Amino acid sequence: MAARRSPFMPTYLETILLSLYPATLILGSLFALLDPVSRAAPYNTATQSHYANTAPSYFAKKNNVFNIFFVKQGWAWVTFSYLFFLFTHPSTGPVGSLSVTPKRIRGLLRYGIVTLWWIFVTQWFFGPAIIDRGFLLTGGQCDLVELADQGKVDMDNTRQFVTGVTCKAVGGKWKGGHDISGHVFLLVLGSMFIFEEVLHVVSNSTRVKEERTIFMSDGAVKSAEVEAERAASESSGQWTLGAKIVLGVAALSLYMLLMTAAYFHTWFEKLTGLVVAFSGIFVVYFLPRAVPALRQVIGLPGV
Ligand SMILES: CCCCCCCCCCCCCCCC(=O)SCCNC(=O)CCNC(=O)[C@H](O)C(C)(C)COP(=O)(O)OP(=O)(O)OC[C@H]1O[C@@H](n2cnc3c(N)ncnc32)[C@H](O)[C@@H]1OP(=O)(O)O
Repeated sequence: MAARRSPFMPTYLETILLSLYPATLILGSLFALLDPVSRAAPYNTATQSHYANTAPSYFAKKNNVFNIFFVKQGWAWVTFSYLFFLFTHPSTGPVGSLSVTPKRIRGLLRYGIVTLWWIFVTQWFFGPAIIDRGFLLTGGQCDLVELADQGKVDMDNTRQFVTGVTCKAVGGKWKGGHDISGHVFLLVLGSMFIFEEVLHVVSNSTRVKEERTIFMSDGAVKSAEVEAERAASESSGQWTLGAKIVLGVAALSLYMLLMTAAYFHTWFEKLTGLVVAFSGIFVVYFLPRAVPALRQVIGLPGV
């Protein structure tokens, strides 16, 4: 009998998904390099974006509606669509009832950890968020020179603006350091979280049989199915409205990732956004396959 795959290794569908992200970033970045319209449009290297009045596409403008109502509120979209999926899918509990089953609790815990990672990286991390701390640690700061020249602000106050948001709010320029792409981070984390949660619906409703492997407490490697309840795996493949909506949110995230890759940020900013997002996904969806104690608390989707 062939040896089982290591629990740390992605399944077939996961491999496709994981490669989709770097492929999207490369495709978008190559488009920016090769598209004559984008090349001809002036680019502001300080803000890593095109100027609104000469932007090469609607999606190259910061105020496009998809950016303002979707990405800038991205976690709210992920939250509501996931909760709707979790509380209406038959594999997690009775349909049409908001009863809190062990599977729903474990789904909420996985969502909670991924959300905590989003909060730490983009909103707050015992003070400034990780993105802002990284920016300051790599030599960045809030540049208030122009405002100081106009006598509107005292340059000695520079250090008090320790987040990109507060700096931009007073009219300063957030420059000099490495700015992990918040858009890439959010779009990858949110959509990969959704795909990991819904993958069992896809694999149980099609012929693509996915085998996630896990380490048992005695060290043996087995299929995750050994811990699944039979009734649950049968209902797992149902395409509910919640499953379609949540996948729609993930699909739009992928499209916005492509637009972000084409019109914003440096290669390195995109790469760090991707790596930081993947690290959160690894802890919630891959580590539990190898650590039975963690698996007992947060579970595996669909099991
Ligand atoms: C066991 C454990 C239990 C744990 C238990 C605890 C659990 C704890 C649960 C609590 C429960 C909470 C529940 C949450 C409930 C909600 O869901 S509230 C959520 C509502 N809020 C959100 O969703 C906010 C989401 N947004 C964000 O996080 C940030 O805005 C983002 C998306 C990361 C982006 O940040 P950003 O500053 O725009 O950064 P970046 O990508 O670097 O972009 C730089 C510039 O390029 C522009 N740009 C980049 N790409 C693009 C593009 N594609 N198009 C246009 N412009 C672009 C940006 O607009 C930006 O321009 P400026 O605005 O600075 O001028």
